[in-house]
Amino acid sequence: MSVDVRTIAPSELHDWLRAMAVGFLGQPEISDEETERRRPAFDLDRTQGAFDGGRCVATFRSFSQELTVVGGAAVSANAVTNVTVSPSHRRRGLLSRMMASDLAPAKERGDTVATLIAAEYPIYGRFGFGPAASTTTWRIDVNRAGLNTRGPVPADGGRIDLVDGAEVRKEGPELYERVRAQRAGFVDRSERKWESLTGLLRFPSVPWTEPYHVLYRSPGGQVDGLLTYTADPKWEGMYARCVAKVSDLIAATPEAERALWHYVMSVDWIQTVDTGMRAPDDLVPLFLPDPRAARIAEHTDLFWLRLLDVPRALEARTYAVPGTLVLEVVDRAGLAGGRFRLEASPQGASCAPTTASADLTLDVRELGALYLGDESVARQVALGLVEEHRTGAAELANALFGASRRPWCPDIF
Ligand SMILES: CC(=O)SCCNC(=O)CCNC(=O)[C@H](O)C(C)(C)COP(=O)(O)OP(=O)(O)OC[C@H]1O[C@@H](n2cnc3c(N)ncnc32)[C@H](O)[C@@H]1OP(=O)(O)O
Repeated sequence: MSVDVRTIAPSELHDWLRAMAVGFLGQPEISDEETERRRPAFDLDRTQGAFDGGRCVATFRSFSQELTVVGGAAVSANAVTNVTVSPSHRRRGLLSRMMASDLAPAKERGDTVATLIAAEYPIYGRFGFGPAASTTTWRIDVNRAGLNTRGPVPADGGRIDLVDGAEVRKEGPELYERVRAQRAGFVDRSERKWESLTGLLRFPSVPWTEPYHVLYRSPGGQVDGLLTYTADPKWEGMYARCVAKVSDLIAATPEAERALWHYVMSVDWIQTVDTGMRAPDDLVPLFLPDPRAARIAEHTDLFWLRLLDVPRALEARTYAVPGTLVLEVVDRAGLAGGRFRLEASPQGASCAPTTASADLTLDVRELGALYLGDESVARQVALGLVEEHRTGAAELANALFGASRRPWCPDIF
């Protein structure tokens, strides 16, 4: 019997959620209450399932997202999520079918890029996605850091307040909007996201630990930073070995960032701070008198991006230097390929199809990896992933696509 891939009806959401739980090795018993709590997040026109004899065996959905690009503008993204194929039906092309059925309408809608958080590296390159922003987690030995924990925190005249979830939902969104315009890779946060970060929106199948929330206010009284962490109260006899795990730290200024890191490292009994997944160029190690106290626990690709509209994407971002490049973009899915002339400058860029000879040839996947400034064209050329037709073109592309700070997506979606 053939497997039917299609969008789901409202009555099929419960079975679809069960199938997703199976694919993610989760708890497959989903209550009706959970189904109804999850329902508002779903656009059923963009929610696909694969059905074999009436049983849902694969899941896939997308939603509209805004992605900040280099220079601070936001582009429309087709965010892909909840991708699973039941173990009984893997490697039969179900993901490939669902991906094709999702990306074609996204292109038609006019989305500039598609985005996702990749569970595993080898899955998405074949669909034209490239690893566009990575993440680093540090474990900080607080005793070694050399901070003066007896001084006032923060030291700059600002103030720190422990607050509840309601206050985070009130103050967090405006702060986040300011922060997301500052860094390529940030995506918009919905009201539901804030509700779920603060525990107002919970699901029976997902365990919840109430975290501590902290706001930093500048000396002028502006909320410039938010920290969320949990504490693991470990003791060895009478020796505290407690660990603070940061799940969110966003800051609009370096002063707020420094104050919040210093705060969490000054909490009595906390011996270790697990930073959670941060930008790879995060300032946190350098806020410490001894940066070696912050050891990298993990560094990994996380946020993947696929261009759907090359001219619109390349015109949306800024470039550090002026320059002109002709790019031959290969896209075997037939969505975004072609030859394009990019005329870039710090003031803005234009990009349009051209018949001029190409300076560089690259797959749309490699352009996805370059787009937010986290990959080097020189590396791609060395790996044989980019072909250089004019001497100096790769160097120019490096200078053009590079960014002053590395991109970072703080959210899992
Ligand atoms: C955005 C997110 O939601 S990320 C979460 C992704 N989901 C998971 O990791 C959950 C567990 N895994 C799964 O559910 C499935 O294995 C999936 C969704 C990753 C893949 O689904 P499938 O239907 O098996 O993929 P499909 O058959 O279309 O594979 C297409 C190609 O990708 C390859 N491929 C797919 N998944 C993987 C993988 N995890 N590792 C290596 N290769 C893979 C296949 O071998 C196949 O290659 P081929 O064309 O050369 O034969």
